[in-house]
Amino acid sequence: MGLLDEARKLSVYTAYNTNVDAITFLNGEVVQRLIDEFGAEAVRKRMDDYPREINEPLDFVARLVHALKTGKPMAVPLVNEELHTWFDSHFKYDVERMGGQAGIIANLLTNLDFRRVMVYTPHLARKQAEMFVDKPNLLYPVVENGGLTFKHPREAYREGDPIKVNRIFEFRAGTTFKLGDETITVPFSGRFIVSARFESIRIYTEPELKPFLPEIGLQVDGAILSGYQGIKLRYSDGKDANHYLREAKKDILLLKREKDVKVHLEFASIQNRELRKKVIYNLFPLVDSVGMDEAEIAHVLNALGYSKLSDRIFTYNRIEDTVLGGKILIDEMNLEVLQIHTIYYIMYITHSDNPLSEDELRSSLELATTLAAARASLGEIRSPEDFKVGTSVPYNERGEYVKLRFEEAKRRLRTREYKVVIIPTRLVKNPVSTVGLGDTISAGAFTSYLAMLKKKGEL
Ligand SMILES: Nc1ncnc2c1ncn2[C@@H]1O[C@H](COP(=O)(O)OP(=O)(O)O)[C@@H](O)[C@H]1O
Ligand SMILES: O=P(O)(O)OC[C@H]1O[C@](O)(CO)[C@@H](O)[C@@H]1O
Ligand SMILES: [Mg+2]
Repeated sequence: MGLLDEARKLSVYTAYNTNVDAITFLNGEVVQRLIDEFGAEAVRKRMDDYPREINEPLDFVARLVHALKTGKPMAVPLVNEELHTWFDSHFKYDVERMGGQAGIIANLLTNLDFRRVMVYTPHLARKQAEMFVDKPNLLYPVVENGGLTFKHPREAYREGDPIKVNRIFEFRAGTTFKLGDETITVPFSGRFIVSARFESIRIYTEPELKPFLPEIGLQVDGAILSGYQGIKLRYSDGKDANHYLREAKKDILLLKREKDVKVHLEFASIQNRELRKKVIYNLFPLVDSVGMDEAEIAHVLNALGYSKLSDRIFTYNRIEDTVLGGKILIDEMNLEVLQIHTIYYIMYITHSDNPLSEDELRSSLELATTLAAARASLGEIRSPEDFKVGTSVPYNERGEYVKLRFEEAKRRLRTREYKVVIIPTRLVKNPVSTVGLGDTISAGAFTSYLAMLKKKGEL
């Protein structure tokens, strides 16, 4: 508990994306009905087309079946607003919850009693504001009488702001259904996200707040930024991805202007390769830390041109390939630390001159997986005491295998210029839900990483 106590003394800024997660728990019958509605042949053909955004229901069914078949966590943009009625007519939502990396991480750190958690999101409708936990250490920056002040998000909402609803389809290992004469069994539990990508939702810091980012940077120990995957290549008002990425770069430089505050970028899947490349090349070189899951690192490497390595990681998820890919990423993007989370293990890669020892890095990962296991067990972390629930979740059954494969990989790969640390995950057999577990891992990892840097006078 010591390290979590250290981390909780920190103040953190997190931005940009929040949304309402409308969660449906899938079972075989529901999936079968979807396939039968369109016919297996049509579904299979659309799967081969591999639509990168959802324009019509068949795009959704095809990408969902593909995700279920691989058991990989996926997110696909929904670009046709009319489909809300189709989704509402086909699914009932078991639960509506805070969504978006910034929203999930803000609530998590607030519930862990971090000293101060500042959350900024450009759209703050009343319904969204009320999904933030009602605690005094959660602050939303507002500009009043030309000065920066803070309010609880529930006091700062704006009537008329758009509400963004993402549909989350939780799936569980073992679910079976038939695609024509093929019987499919879902290999791993996870989630499929239908991400609303509508004109009205933008990722930016509102102009009146922007000049105060250096002041915010001075007041926090670290910043966790995410949501860039929600930027569209172009908008009907003439703005485009380059406009928003130029502004996003300015935000990071403004946060760092008065103090080199550490910035973590939580990555999420970006289907469009052009946008994925823009986000990587524009933002990764400006941040200190990046977090992503095993599907996302494969897509990132693909965007960087390492298609064979990317395919190997996506297909086999072998540790030495992930380590190799991580080394490339940390080198080419000049990151201080890269954290990869996968179903069976989580990993840090840093340069060998990182101030933290491998043991310290390992303790940060241990805190991260324990936090995720607590959230997977409870559905939500409501207090620091909930952390203990995670400590009673056993490591996954491949834990020893993971360690063995890691030792082999270290011998095979030149890792002298790096610190590479891997630990098996504490995996909850029947998680309440899996959406947001990667956000939880990254928030736990990054804040405990900062706490140890601070203790060493390196922050
Ligand atoms: N049942 C589970 N119990 C504990 N940890 C889990 C479980 N399922 C997934 N995880 C962890 O959560 C991570 C999911 O990360 P990610 O796909 O980024 O989720 P999200 O983006 O929704 O937060 C996995 O890589 C794994 O480390
Ligand atoms: O990419 P978007 O639309 O911001 O959505 C982010 C999605 O990722 C999550 O934050 C999980 O990481 C979900 O809660 C949310 O639906
Ligand atoms: Mg994630």
